[in-house]
Amino acid sequence: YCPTPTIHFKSLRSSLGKLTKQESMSRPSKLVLRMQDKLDMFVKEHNKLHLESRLKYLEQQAIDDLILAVAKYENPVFTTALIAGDDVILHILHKSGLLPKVKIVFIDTLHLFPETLEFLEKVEKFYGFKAVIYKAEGCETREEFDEKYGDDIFIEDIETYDKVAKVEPLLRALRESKTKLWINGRRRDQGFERAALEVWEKEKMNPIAFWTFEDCWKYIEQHKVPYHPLHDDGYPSLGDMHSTLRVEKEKWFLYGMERAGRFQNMQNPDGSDKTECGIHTVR
Ligand SMILES: Nc1ncnc2c1ncn2[C@@H]1O[C@H](COP(=O)(O)OS(=O)(=O)O)[C@@H](OP(=O)(O)O)[C@H]1O
Repeated sequence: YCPTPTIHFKSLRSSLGKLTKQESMSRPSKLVLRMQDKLDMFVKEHNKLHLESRLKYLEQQAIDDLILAVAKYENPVFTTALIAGDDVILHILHKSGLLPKVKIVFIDTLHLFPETLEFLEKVEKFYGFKAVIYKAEGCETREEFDEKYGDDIFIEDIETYDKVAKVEPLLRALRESKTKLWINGRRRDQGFERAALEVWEKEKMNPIAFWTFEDCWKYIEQHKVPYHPLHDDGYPSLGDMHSTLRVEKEKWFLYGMERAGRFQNMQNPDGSDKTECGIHTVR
């Protein structure tokens, strides 16, 4: 969908005009230096065009798949953690007129950054929707959660924490929605666990599976998509306060680094490093 440019030596040479004798005698020749400049300009322009057509193609693919999702499945649900990729999906749902046909679910783990809930209100107003919020069974506030499970359960027993704060509310959300299709924003470039992800999975779909993290940010920039304010504070991904760290900006777009700040110092029961809470494997 985006051809490689062919830069002909002759046309490049002729676009430079005549060189003086002195210029063509100098070492390295002025001709070579000017051709290098011209080539750099061509490459820059080509990259811009390539990115534009790539984003158009990716956007169209996501729209087509979401249209199919809404046509084929009753009560589709989009669960959003309000991170960059999710912002892209919200924007595309809105742009394609599909937003009213999809139930937007947000899980308030009661351990989130306060900015996350403020941002939820902001996007709700911006796009004109209301997310359905789910929390741990029987808990409305952090105090109620701490009383029921202990205030350091996420340190003492991360498996139980994930189950009660994330997995159970998500299962409840899907069950109550009577849905056969769960839309989410997972992508191949988020790490090896997701490297073979497809757009369509059994009862799940990942409309931006083939987008890179950089594509998401270029798209956000190009379409002025609202995004979580803490991304500007150094967090490429956001979840609970206790499992989210900043990552140096230079590393954000390296393979798998988007999630490098998540679940630091947390381990699975088998001793391996924790990189996911398991919320996406509930189905
Ligand atoms: N708080 C909250 N509310 C609603 N939905 C949520 C939430 N956290 C995670 N999710 C959904 O689960 C998808 C996978 O999440 P993750 O494995 O990245 O979660 S976690 O990082 O392990 O916490 C995740 O994928 P994305 O859409 O890419 O965010 C969401 O669809």
